[in-house]
Amino acid sequence: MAPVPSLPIKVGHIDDVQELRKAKPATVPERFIRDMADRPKVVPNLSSSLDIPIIDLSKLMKTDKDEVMQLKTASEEWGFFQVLNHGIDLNVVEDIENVAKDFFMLPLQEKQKYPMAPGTVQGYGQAFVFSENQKLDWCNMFALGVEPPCIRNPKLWPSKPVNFRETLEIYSREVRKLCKTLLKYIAVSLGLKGDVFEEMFGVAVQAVRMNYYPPCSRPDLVLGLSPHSDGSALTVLQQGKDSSVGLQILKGKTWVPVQPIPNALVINIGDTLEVLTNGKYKSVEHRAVTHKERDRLSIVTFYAPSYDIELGPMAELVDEKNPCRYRRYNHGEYSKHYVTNKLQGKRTLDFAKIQSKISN
Ligand SMILES: COC(=O)C(/C=C/C1=C(C)CCCC1(C)C)=C/O[C@H]1C=C(C)C(=O)O1
Ligand SMILES: O=C(O)CCC(=O)C(=O)O
Ligand SMILES: [Fe+2]
Repeated sequence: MAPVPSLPIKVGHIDDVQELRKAKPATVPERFIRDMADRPKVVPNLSSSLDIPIIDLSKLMKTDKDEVMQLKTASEEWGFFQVLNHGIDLNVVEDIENVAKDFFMLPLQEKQKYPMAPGTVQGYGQAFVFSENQKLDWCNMFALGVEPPCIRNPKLWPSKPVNFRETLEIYSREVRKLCKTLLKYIAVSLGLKGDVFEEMFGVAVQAVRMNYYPPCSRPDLVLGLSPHSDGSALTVLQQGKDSSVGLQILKGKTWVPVQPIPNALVINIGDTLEVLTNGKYKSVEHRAVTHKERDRLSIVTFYAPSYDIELGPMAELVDEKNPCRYRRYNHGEYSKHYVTNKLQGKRTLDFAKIQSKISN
């Protein structure tokens, strides 16, 4: 089942943030200004002991016990890690960044040939806007379904830049391999058979979202991307080479910035793995903030099971000490639920939570 909206949605006028930036207003339009409690604190992004864990995939692939243990700790305590030696050719990584940048730098009229219709998630625009009074993110998005072919909308695959389609195909093939490898070691780290997720997922769904955050004159008032957790099983996030720091993850009550590491990819556990592991591995809330002078690009791949599969916590991870925290559901239904609700922290996962007196 493909996730599609069923009701017409009124979202009002959505300004294109790159065009707003070009006009360089000293003030930011009201619709982008966050309520006090949601505004980001602008602090220097210094490296600290709170940096997210780093995993070396080349060590994992030798089933290095320490590295598997690091992966387990990262998935349990952070839900995020950066992966080094990920095996994707650096030219492929560079090429996707270049085509993404080239796409966002096209004239608005060209980009608007691929519009994201209100309430849908593919194309150019702002996703997850469902009402006229909803706050907007300081971000332009371009999102496409990639695999399986039935989720593609070929009309939204741009003809400019000319190498966009081919580059995305190559990149997606490589990222798909990486996701399969990571899922294998995630399974091993849980004491499960390496192929458990691959067997379970069927033909996995893969989508890519390119996020472009222009500089903003008031980074203290706006958000680049609203707090959310990802609906995927795994997410692979590539931060543009010369981008400003912008991704932040919620650790306890603190928003921790993710310092870009050259040639590393950021990986995060999505809601689907949280459910499958009965909450042992966490899908962590994150957001993006903007910068006064610098822009930022991120290229994000969502990797998830086939829409057909039924899922719930795996029996091996449920026992007396760890009672079942999520109900069983169809992943297609969850995808539909995810894409038809605004980004609101971890609230989307309430869909699956078994409400208990002990808070989850
Ligand atoms: C803007 O899009 C998203 O943020 C997004 C959507 C992904 C998708 C497409 C662009 C095409 C159709 C498939 C899919 C819904 C995956 C986020 O994806 C998350 C949400 C779910 C659920 C998921 O699996 O990844
Ligand atoms: O741009 C970023 O770093 C965050 C992107 C993100 O979280 C997403 O696209 O889901
Ligand atoms: Fe995300």
